[in-house]
Amino acid sequence: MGTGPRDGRPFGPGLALPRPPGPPCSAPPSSGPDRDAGHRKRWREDPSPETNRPLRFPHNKPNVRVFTWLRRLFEERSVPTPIVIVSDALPGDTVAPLKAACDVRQIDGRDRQALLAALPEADALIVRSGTRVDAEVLERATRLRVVARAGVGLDNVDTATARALGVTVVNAPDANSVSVAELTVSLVVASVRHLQEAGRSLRAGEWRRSDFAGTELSGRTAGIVGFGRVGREVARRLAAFDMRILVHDPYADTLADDVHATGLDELLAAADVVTLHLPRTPTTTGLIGARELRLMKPTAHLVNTARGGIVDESALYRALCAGTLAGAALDVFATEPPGASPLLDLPNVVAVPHLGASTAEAQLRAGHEAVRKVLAELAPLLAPAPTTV
Ligand SMILES: NC(=O)c1ccc[n+]([C@@H]2O[C@H](COP(=O)([O-])OP(=O)(O)OC[C@H]3O[C@@H](n4cnc5c(N)ncnc54)[C@H](O)[C@@H]3O)[C@@H](O)[C@H]2O)c1
Ligand SMILES: O=C(O)CC[C@@H](O)C(=O)O
Repeated sequence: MGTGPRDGRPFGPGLALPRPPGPPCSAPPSSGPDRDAGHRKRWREDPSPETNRPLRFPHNKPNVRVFTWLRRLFEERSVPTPIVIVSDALPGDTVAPLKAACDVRQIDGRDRQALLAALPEADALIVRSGTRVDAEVLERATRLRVVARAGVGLDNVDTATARALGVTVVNAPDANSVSVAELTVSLVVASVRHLQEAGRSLRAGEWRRSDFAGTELSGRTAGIVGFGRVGREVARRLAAFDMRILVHDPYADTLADDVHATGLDELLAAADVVTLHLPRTPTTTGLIGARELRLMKPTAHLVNTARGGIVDESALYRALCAGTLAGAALDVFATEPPGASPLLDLPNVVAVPHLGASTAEAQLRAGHEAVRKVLAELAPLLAPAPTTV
């Protein structure tokens, strides 16, 4: 009989189960009678298909019929059903396969007490950006096998503590790149054409056309900081506006055609639009501070759809007020929600509430990927253990 990873509770007896109905579920080899052995040694944020395919689903979607069958079977035989906490909103369609296999408990992860109360029983936790998965949360969750981030950024997950505790962390790295890139381009246009302030003014009964004259993008220079999945999508779209593309990414091994690599300072000095697409880490926090903003042209615009905290918001406010920077467009903030941030009062700031990934397509992709990876991680609890002779 296996025991729970840290609380010593049993997960249930090893069972020899008949094959499930239908073809699509291929379970991984069982770890033997102790079904937990070694599970906490595994670590991967973005597992390759070669190393992460304990379960296969048609079209990457978990198969509801197979998991419903497994769940019924385990209930009949008194095997505890794995408990999955979903602490940020996911599209209903994406959670359905999980409900078929597991006991899914939906809570509001921003409610700290509810989160801490739910965790001791959890085998898996699925979050978006609203839930802070810090050391306290991870230590409370003594049965936890996997944290799944239905999105890209892992800055709300204490990955070091998770690794130390043997909790697997997975994310959905490709799910929302296009959506974020499309929002980024929208924000670039909104900033150089003053769309948000012009709309506000119109709704207030004004008709100030000459106040909102903008600039064309064609022939100007875009500076992309961080040339990963989103940065590359943004580059293609801004190139379609006939912009020259400069890129700064010290770790990118390949660049695209018509993209010019440069140092950060050179990029800041040359670009008419600077757009950020790098993760927030201890190294990148405050990367764009007063010095960097001073390097930018007074006619330039700064767009941040990456993470708040990469830009020093006080320095940005001062630059925008002083007119040493023409405009900024922000999807992300150092603290979310940003409350009464003075940046929100400035007419040359376009601001939206972290909408980069908020499209139907991105949410479905991220939800399906998170659920698929959670089911794969929970496979030892769902799959049959071998009979011992
Ligand atoms: N607004 C949203 O809703 C939203 C959605 C998805 C992602 N994001 C954010 O966007 C970021 C980028 O996403 P992605 O999918 O392109 O990630 P990615 O990992 O594919 O690309 C990030 C790139 O940043 C580069 N980088 C790291 N440190 C750097 C530095 N100091 N200077 C320049 N480049 C640096 C990396 O080399 C990498 O190429 C994520 O980390 C996340 O925080 C936001
Ligand atoms: O959960 C969200 O909608 C935001 C996701 C986004 O910031 C990400 O990093 O994927």
